[in-house]
Amino acid sequence: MKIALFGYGKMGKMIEDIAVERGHEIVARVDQAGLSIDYSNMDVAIDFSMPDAAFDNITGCFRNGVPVISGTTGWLQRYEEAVRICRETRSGFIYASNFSLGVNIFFELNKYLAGMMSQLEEYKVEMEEIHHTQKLDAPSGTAITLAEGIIEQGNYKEWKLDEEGKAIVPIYSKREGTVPGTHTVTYKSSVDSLEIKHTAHNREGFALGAVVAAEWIVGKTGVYSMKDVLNLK
Ligand SMILES: NC(=O)C1=CN([C@@H]2O[C@H](COP(=O)(O)OP(=O)(O)OC[C@H]3O[C@@H](n4cnc5c(N)ncnc54)[C@H](OP(=O)(O)O)[C@@H]3O)[C@@H](O)[C@H]2O)C=CC1
Ligand SMILES: O=C(O)C1=N[C@H](C(=O)O)C[C@H](O)C1
Repeated sequence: MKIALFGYGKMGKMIEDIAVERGHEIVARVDQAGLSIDYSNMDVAIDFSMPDAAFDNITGCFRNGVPVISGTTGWLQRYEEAVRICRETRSGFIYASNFSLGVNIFFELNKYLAGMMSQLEEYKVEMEEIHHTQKLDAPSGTAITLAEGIIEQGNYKEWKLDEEGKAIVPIYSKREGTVPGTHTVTYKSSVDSLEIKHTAHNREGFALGAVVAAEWIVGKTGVYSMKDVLNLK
């Protein structure tokens, strides 16, 4: 498979290593806006760039018939617009705030737990995410997906950064050293706490998930999720 990398930083480089190990070829490395890009030779694009670059990278690929896997976070205010352009151009698209197998299982566990806890008024939820100090966005995309999974169970209306309230899922973001990504969801009552946690030990799980998603999307049109790729029920 011929893969184009949009974003050639920490993730782009790790994706390159894993893609090459799996027998793929990297045909483009795009790391700034405004470059002249030859889309004719790409089977699929993988975008791990920057919040203000992702939308143009993704939709540029759609308009040139290239399906996209995007893991860039912090650009989702334009997600629906990207989806519309994907459908209009009959392209293929997967966005995931987190491509690792472990976190995608954690997303499902979180929803299941939130469903049970929604019956118990004595517990109040809160979340914490810890990442490296170079991270541009807060809260993390993963924390937002987790919060949305809790909100869809009905007891909470919105998430907020560093803010508590009856119908609010508070998210506390910490930036420390080189931490690849740690997410904790905690339910507290006056008598105990119940906690689920995912700790990434490095970035390999994210990169492998993105390459597996790229292998999966080639030849398909439409908008999918990692749940489809991993066939999680
Ligand atoms: N979904 C997931 O599983 C994961 C998502 N992420 C997300 O992926 C993104 C990238 O993370 P990471 O690799 O750690 O970040 P880095 O900062 O290491 O890499 C981002 C790269 O994008 C480059 N860039 C700048 N402008 C553009 C542009 N217009 N088009 C393409 N590339 C550009 C930067 O170049 P320069 O430095 O020269 O500006 C940099 O090399 C982040 O949004 C992060 O949150 C990260 C890990 C997992
Ligand atoms: O910026 C990162 O590093 C990461 N970003 C993603 C996020 O915002 O959730 C995924 C992972 O946690 C690493």
